[in-house]
Amino acid sequence: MLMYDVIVIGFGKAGKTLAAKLSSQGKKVALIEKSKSMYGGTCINIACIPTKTLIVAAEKGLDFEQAMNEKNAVITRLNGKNYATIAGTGVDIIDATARFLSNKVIEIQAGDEKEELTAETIIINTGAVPTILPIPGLAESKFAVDSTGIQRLENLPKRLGVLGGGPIGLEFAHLYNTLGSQVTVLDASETFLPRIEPSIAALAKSYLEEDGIQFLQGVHTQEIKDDQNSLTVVTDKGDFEFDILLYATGRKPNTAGLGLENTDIQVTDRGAIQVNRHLETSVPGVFAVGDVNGGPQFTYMSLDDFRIVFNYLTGDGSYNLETRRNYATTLFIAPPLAQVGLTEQEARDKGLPVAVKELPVAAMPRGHVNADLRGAFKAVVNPETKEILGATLFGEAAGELINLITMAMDNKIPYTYIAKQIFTHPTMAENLNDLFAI
Ligand SMILES: Cc1cc2nc3c(=O)[nH]c(=O)nc-3n(C[C@H](O)[C@H](O)[C@H](O)COP(=O)(O)OP(=O)(O)OC[C@H]3O[C@@H](n4cnc5c(N)ncnc54)[C@H](O)[C@@H]3O)c2cc1C
Ligand SMILES: NC(=O)c1ccc[n+]([C@@H]2O[C@H](COP(=O)([O-])OP(=O)(O)OC[C@H]3O[C@@H](n4cnc5c(N)ncnc54)[C@H](O)[C@@H]3O)[C@@H](O)[C@H]2O)c1
Repeated sequence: MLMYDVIVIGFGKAGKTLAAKLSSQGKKVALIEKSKSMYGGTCINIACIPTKTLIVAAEKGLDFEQAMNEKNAVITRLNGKNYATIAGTGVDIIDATARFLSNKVIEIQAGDEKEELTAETIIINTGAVPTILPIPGLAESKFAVDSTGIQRLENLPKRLGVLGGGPIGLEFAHLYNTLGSQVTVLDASETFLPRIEPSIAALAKSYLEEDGIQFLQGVHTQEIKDDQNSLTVVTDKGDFEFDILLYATGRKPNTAGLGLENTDIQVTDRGAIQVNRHLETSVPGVFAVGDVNGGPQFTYMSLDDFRIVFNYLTGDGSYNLETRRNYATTLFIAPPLAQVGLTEQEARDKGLPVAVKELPVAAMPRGHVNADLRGAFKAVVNPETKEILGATLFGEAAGELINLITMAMDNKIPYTYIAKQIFTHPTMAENLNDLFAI
């Protein structure tokens, strides 16, 4: 049995950061990753980085093949860099699949070879996998792909169907529409982007439609039927024929094959590994970080999970899920759509005093400089305490600017300060003066 101080299962954001930090503090650390093509984790290889590289390439006017080549070059570079950086801190990177034999014993398997490892501290960072809904014909279809499959297509589909109107569905809809596919989004939700400010969600939908994407909301898919070179999606709103169908109906914590049944680690009703506020599982010394613990599925939340576990293992545990503050989201369509905190309705539902302001990008000097007048910013504030309750930014640079607002919210900077802050000109940021002049 190989003895370690710390074993990390999975090369995700939290796991690799913990591995590197603890190793550089003198701990003997093993990081087990089942696939060399996943060094650096999901984000680097099959998620955030390749998808945003593809979107930027398509928006620059590159064609399908050029965009794919650009994406492949970026992931090859970052995959290698991730391996070298983590290995350089002294972590033993083990190419194998891990599973628990008991609370603190891990079996690793590579081909026919098996070995056992043990450590007092074990970090589970195995991510999430696409949900395959039990729609007859979906799992068997030759033309239905998930978010990884659609990044590996060899040809641009003429007609792309997208099942699901969440971030994965919408970002790929925008990408493939920009590359030249005819895109149709079939979303089960009656409401487009139900968690976004309704006025801004409506604007976003109208732009995507102007760009040529077709949307059907409240669709119930009954069956997928493969034809010779295409597939038909049978729904309660009619039949749709596509060359390729992307299914993007959510991602579930990846616990299959981990051998949790051999341990006392508890799993929630929704299949996530149950954790306390320090992200420790029901087995002391075993932690679950990133998508596998059922928290918000973003790379930056996995990084924040690292901060929580690191603070618990090496500090006083004062930073934990209960002291975590605000986090924003950005949907990478054109223009990008970013949100933090509460929407107007959510703030009213909480019974808070509410004042709001909405500012169109057409009223922003930088919008004219950019020759892109699409979008609007909306702020929700408490006029009594002067706190910012939430903001939705839809426009160029929204994904950057939202982080300023998160910083203000975390530090309780009153919106009246931002209304008078000195900003550089002409920038998108300067419009926060007007936005917060409420
Ligand atoms: C298409 C797409 C686009 C996205 N875009 C964004 C975005 O723009 N911004 C953002 O913040 N988030 C985005 N996300 C979400 C983000 O990718 C995830 O939240 C994040 O990568 C989760 O990281 P993690 O730390 O949970 O682990 P992961 O990075 O998922 O790592 C888990 C690792 O564990 C390995 N593994 C699994 N089981 C085993 C085992 N038994 N033994 C050994 N190794 C194992 C896997 O191979 C994998 O490398 C996107 C997701 C997708 C799918
Ligand atoms: N820019 C980003 O930060 C980014 C980008 C991509 C993914 N992500 C992360 O990945 C997660 C997973 O993304 P996702 O889009 O797969 O999941 P999601 O859960 O966010 O959205 C799923 C969508 O599928 C729809 N749906 C459910 N069942 C359906 C059915 N039977 N037919 C048609 N539609 C159906 C839902 O209405 C919803 O619109 C996100 O929640 C996010 O955390 C983040």
